[in-house]
Amino acid sequence: MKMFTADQIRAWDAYTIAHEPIASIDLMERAALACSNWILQHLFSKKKLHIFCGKGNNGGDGLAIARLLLQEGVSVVTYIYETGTKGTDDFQHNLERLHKLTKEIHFIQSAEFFPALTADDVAIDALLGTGLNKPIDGLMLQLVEHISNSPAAVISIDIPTGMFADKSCKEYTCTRADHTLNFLVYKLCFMMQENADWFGEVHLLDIGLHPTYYYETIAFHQLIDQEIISSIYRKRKPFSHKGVFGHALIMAGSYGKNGAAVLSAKAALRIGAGLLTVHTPKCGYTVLQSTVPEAMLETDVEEQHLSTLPTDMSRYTAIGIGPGIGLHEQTAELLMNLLHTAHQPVVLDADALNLLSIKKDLTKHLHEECILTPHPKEFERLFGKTNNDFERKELALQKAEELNCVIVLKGHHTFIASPNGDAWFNNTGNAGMATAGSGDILTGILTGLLAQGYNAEEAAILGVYIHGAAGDLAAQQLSQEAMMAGDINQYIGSVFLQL
Ligand SMILES: NC(=O)C1=CN([C@@H]2O[C@H](COP(=O)(O)OP(=O)(O)OC[C@H]3O[C@@H](n4cnc5c(N)ncnc54)[C@H](O)[C@@H]3O)[C@@H](O)[C@H]2O)[C@H](O)CC1
Ligand SMILES: [K+]
Repeated sequence: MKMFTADQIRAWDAYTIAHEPIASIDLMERAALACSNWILQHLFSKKKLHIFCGKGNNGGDGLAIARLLLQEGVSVVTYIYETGTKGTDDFQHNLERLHKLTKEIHFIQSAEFFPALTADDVAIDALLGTGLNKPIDGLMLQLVEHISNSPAAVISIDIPTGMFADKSCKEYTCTRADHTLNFLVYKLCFMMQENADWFGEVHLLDIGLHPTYYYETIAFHQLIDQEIISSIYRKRKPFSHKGVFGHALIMAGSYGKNGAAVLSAKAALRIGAGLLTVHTPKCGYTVLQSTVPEAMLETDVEEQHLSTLPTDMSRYTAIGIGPGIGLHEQTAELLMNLLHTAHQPVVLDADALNLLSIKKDLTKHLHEECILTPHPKEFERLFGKTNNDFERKELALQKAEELNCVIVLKGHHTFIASPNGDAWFNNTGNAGMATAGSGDILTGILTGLLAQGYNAEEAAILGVYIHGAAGDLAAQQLSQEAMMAGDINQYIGSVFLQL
């Protein structure tokens, strides 16, 4: 699914108005109808609704929603934030229509006009939408804080007031919404962890904008959805043999951290690698051979850490290195040798990334079939501090292009940056996956997909999606609290059955 900027959404509005064609007031009516239907379906209409409107089209939406709900017999009081200026044409038009229906329209000129809001009320935030042009302050800020700090349920129309669609508002205040009714496609702001407390649960409402604009307009970001997954995932042909599905090499483990090697090895097999070899220090021999009998094992010359490359590297079609390998000097040497010699796709995770942070000149050996999978802390060690999630996303894109490799910036929502500038957000996964070993599973999944011949971009998109979807199934069955990383492996098959 394409994600559009506020400007692109405005252009989409204009395109629809011109090409459907439809009058802008009727487009607003469609938006308002979608919102009022949602409110009725989710029984918020059983409470007393307080609709707060600015004088832009977001406010116009609010006035139309008030009218539609009043016509359904819902108890509605409307408040208009008084700016002393006229509203937009569509705002004024809806104000006239609402006046014919109710006297309960109040203008807010100071804090004394703020209504008391109780737990039996619902506050609808239609103050500001994508027309926000500066952080909110003054009376608007006071009103937003009054709404957010009240015991009432809060529903923001299109976007929480005070939130910018395409840049950070981390230093500012926005409406703290329980639900955000967002039109059509996800805005960038809804992908950012720093905004999560403000937008609450985001619901996409279709308001029937013109499909031609959607298909003809290039999006800077995409949200991974079934359409994208179906375009990447390749079903198996009946007459396939295991050689067709590649030979993955997982280089992982060190004394006390051999479990990471077990988790990533199992994930590489679960995701469908034809053959798997695990290269681990001698201390990992017994645990690997007994817990992952399907994998071949090569032990390092060292007892407790990795120091040497496997004997014949040419056998492998993809390599994953990092889970539990530690930061020993000889392991750093090994990573250097690997990056100097491997022509295969390589996934670098965990301590392999931390070693890259220490020996940054190694990054020049990365290539477009490499995938880095940093979590935010590893990302910061590698590429430096950023002030907010938007900056970090941009830095990931810049570094993916500079290093000519794919960067998977883990989090909720995981962000994938391609060297060619393409970018995806992933919407699967849950807080239960913030558990030891979850990253090891992803490394195995990515390595296993690369081994089967998916390119780095495809493997990253498909792998992150499956990893999160398997985690969602694990959470549903086991709860987010009780699930463990190893459980994610158990549900990979169920995800495949749904593809
Ligand atoms: N396709 C769609 O998504 C549709 C969206 N609709 C709604 O239209 C708004 C955008 O409307 P717009 O008039 O452009 O902007 P706003 O309503 O957000 O109001 C801007 C208005 O407010 C002033 N303003 C800006 N920043 C501030 C501030 N910090 N403090 C005070 N005032 C501020 C600014 O000067 C403008 O006058 C969108 O969000 C949807 O809700 C359509 O209704 C249907 C299609
Ligand atoms: K709003």
